Amino acid sequence: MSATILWGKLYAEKLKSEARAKIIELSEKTGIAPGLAVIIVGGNPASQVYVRNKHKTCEEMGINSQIVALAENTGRQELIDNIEKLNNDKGIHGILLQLPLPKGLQKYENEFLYKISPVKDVDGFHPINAGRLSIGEKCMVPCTPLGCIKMMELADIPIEGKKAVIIGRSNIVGKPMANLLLARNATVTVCHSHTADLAKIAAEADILVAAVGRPNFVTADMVKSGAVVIDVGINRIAPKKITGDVDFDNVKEKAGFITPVPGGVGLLTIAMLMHNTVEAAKMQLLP
Ligand SMILES: Nc1nc(=O)c2c([nH]1)NC[C@@H]1CN(c3ccc(C(=O)N[C@@H](CCC(=O)O)C(=O)O)cc3)C=[N+]21
Ligand SMILES: [Mg+2]
Repeated sequence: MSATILWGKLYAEKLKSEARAKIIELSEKTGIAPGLAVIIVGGNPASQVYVRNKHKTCEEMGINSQIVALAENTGRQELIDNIEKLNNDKGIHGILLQLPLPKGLQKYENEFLYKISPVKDVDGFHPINAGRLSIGEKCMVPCTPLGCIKMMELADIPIEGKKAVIIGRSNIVGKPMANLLLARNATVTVCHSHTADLAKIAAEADILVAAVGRPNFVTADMVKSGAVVIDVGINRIAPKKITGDVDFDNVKEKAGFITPVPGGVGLLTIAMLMHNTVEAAKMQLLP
């Protein structure tokens, strides 16, 4: 039997309309709209598309969007100054530093990310937010893993007691995903490049999350019949064509649920950025 395809658009629309309702409520209470600043350094074409999409979505939502476009050769201190200016800007409630940074700045990436005020950290990358997530405290949660969880919840996919296997241990996806699944009482295994018998472990998963960054990494033999397969991969195979980490055509014949790429969890990522921006604004504006 063929898997149910979890189309992101449907879920993203629902989550954006929830955020929109909160924006209306906030503006009735305070007269203020949430503000999101996205900093983009240099001319990475994929980043430019993402930033434009975020800006468009903000406009649809009634979020004030400010794009701070800095030159490829921006210096370390200049970027820090820009972050600090936004930290102190009362009209800005969320700050996102678009990654990847240009080569010359990459070695300072964590320094920049940690300069963003934790209350404005809509990516959830600040150690305060990562730490709070790991101990189950209220915090800003990274948008991609949060979107995956919201999608499963909206699709009525049970998590409690399930075996979840995550392939990938990044701070952006793998680790926060593990914490979110653990908090929902899944039994979580995190696999990575040093994992022995990865295919065997993956094949035991009720919920399999692929966040590897390699096209067709997850093949049908690595998937249990009826499993939920969440594909977080974004692999650019042509200037305007992306594909995930899962061999979709074959895996969809075996899985119970599967997310496509494009059209899957990527759309939820943007919806969750809107959600986090609204939550950040509420934290900063409401007593
Ligand atoms: N500080 C930071 N935070 C991020 O959250 C962040 C980032 N940097 N750098 C790049 C990645 C990537 N990312 C995506 C957002 C939306 C889609 C998305 O909307 N995807 C659609 C369309 C994709 C397409 O066709 O190109 C889809 O999957 O259907 C994908 C990927 C956020 N990122
Ligand atoms: Mg394929």
